[in-house]
Amino acid sequence: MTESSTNPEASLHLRMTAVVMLMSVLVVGLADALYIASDEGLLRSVIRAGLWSLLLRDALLIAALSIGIVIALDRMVLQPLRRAAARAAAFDPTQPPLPFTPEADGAEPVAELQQISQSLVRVHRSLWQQLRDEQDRAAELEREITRQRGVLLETQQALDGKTRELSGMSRIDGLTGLANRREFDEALRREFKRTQRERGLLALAVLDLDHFKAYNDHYGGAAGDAALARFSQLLSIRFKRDTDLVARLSGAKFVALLPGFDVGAAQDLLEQVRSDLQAPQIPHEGTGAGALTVSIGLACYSPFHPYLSGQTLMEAADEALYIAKHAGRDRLSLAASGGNG
Ligand SMILES: Nc1nc2c(ncn2[C@@H]2O[C@H](COP(=O)(O)OP(=O)(O)OP(=O)(O)O)[C@@H](O)[C@H]2O)c(=O)[nH]1
Repeated sequence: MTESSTNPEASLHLRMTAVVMLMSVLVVGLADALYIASDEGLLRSVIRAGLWSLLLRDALLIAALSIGIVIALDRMVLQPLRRAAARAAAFDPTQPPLPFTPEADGAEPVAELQQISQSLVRVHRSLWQQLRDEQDRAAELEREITRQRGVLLETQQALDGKTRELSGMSRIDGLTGLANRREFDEALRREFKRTQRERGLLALAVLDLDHFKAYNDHYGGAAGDAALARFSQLLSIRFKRDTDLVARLSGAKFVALLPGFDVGAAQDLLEQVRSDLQAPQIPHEGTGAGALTVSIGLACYSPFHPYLSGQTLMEAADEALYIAKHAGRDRLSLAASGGNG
């Protein structure tokens, strides 16, 4: 690889000089030929003086002409072109633009190149301004997002608080309108303590509709819902004292908490509920009775048959219900005795 091929600037100069020299040779040669041919006397004197002196003079003329043209072209075109190219190469819209400055060496650039350089500076300035505007907008958006995130977080926390509050407040069973398990658990604790303290009576009955799955399967879920609501009404009609509490525990399982009831009174009332169903209040073709029936487990607290806690009273009623179910359903079963014997 030659030096000129590795140095593009030198190669350009070399080629430019060659072209200029070739053109000069052509121009000077043509001018000489025309000049000599126009005058026969001149032609003779040239032949006399010898061709060599003419060629020497032409060579000197060509060399001087070529050097002059190359220097002029380099200063007027090549150098400004190189500076414009360097500016274009260094063009970076993410960096602030530098003001347009004429060349420090006082060289007079070609007007078109000067215009290109000025246009480049203008484009740079405009792009730089757009970039600054976009950056400002992005920063503003980021601040807005941070603010909105804060608002969202606060809303979420408020919502969580409300949800907790609401679930704490929810004490009603949505389907039947009766008290739910949470309300019943609190009432049982409260009433049991009061009964213990006052050495009073407290009856607790657990009621479970029989074969309710079959009822659902036969009549459908909506009819099942309606049956649960109807049974709830029957319970509310029978247990209507201020102190009575009827709740839905789950599925088809209900509970009645009856302060002041002894075994006999509770039993009578619960048997009425059972016969209400047999009326039939809620027909059920799938059973022998032709209606929905209920099994009941009853446990009663009294000073003579005390239980240790509301929970043990509940367990006793549950156990009695289990016995009623296994004894054939549609019946009431009484818990054997108090929890502490
Ligand atoms: N329609 C309706 N069905 C419910 C609801 N909640 C629970 N169930 C259904 O009630 C049925 C309760 O069945 P279980 O008490 O387990 O059994 P069962 O068929 O009643 O039989 P036994 O209790 O042994 O007599 C299940 O099939 C539940 O899917 C409800 O809100 N609506």
